[in-house]
Amino acid sequence: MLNRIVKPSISGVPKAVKCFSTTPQNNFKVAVAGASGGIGQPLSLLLKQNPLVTELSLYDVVHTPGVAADLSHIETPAKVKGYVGAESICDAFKGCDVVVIPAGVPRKPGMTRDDLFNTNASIVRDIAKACVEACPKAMLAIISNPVNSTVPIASEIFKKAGKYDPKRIFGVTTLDVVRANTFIAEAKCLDPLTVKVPVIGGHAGVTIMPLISQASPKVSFSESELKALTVRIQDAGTEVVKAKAGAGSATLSMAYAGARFAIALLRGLKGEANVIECAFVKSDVTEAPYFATPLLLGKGGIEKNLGLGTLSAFEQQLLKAGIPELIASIKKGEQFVNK
Ligand SMILES: NC(=O)c1ccc[n+]([C@@H]2O[C@H](COP(=O)([O-])OP(=O)(O)OC[C@H]3O[C@@H](n4cnc5c(N)ncnc54)[C@H](O)[C@@H]3O)[C@@H](O)[C@H]2O)c1
Ligand SMILES: O=C(O)C[C@H](O)C(=O)O
Repeated sequence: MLNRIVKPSISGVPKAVKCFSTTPQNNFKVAVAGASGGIGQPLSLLLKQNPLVTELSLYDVVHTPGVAADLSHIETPAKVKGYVGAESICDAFKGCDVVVIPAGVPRKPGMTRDDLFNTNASIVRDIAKACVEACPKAMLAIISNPVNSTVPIASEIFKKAGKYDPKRIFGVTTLDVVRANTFIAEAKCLDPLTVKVPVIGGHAGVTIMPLISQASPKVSFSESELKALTVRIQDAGTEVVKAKAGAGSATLSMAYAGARFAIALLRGLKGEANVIECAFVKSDVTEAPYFATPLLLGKGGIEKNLGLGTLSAFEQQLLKAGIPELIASIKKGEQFVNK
């Protein structure tokens, strides 16, 4: 397939300066919705650097022409285009393989993620409606909080339109995994790149359930250390919110985690074997109708839900403690669309 590097249209400068071939399997269009924000900008930068991305569509209600012009000067193949305002949303999403959604407001100190519901629920609903129209087969990677409710919201929008495929809608919980890997590596003096810890459940407080008993390499902690580590992973978002003192929540680590997850989706789409990431998805592994577990990703999105594995007694308690809040947040999202 032909691809073009397009330079900004400055008068007298030829537009297409080089043509080259890419295979269809390495030729993906990705959109970022909320691309001008604290997460959106560094996330877009990371995606621009990935060779699997050949078109990068930046959508926001402000500033995307500037962000797109800036990124378009980077010497990588992805063609970058900015779309600003609701009237351009379908053009932005048309033909997308993956839509990553960090649109919406972040927390300030003292707020819970659920306190963002009133603002972010309608933002995610409207973006999901545009996806139904413009790219119903795209993989959706939802970052906007509260993830435990925004994923059910997007899913209900797809159901209403008769376009729902539960294998293609994901709540991004990768940052919980990234944090668990980092904190455990720090505690055990390990290379963080070698540590892998599944984190299951949801993405808020007690619904975040790290499975340290399943860490690779195997690690052991006393009961009190295990408790302290688990609480730190559960409260890590709040740790950043407090440190930023009113200037928002995690953006750079989230951009890293969001790019890692979006690229995992592309690697799956491309047919790469053994691509595994945790994410919050429609699920029947517990009584909660959505639940994060490790997933095998493939050409159709979720190829296989890898489930809970064997939980320690401590982790069974975490599961018991987190499920009621998770079910309530899911219900709240579903009712928002179906009221
Ligand atoms: N899932 C996670 O692990 C995780 C981690 C960090 C942050 N978050 C969440 O991500 C969201 C974004 O955080 P941020 O720090 O980037 O916030 P931000 O305020 O810096 O950026 C949000 C962007 O969304 C845009 N936006 C607002 N309404 C929009 C709409 N209707 N359509 C498109 N874009 C719209 C804004 O213009 C802004 O550019 C928050 O809800 C935050 O809680 C989730
Ligand atoms: O904590 C937040 O509000 C943002 C995000 O969910 C996080 O975990 O960093």
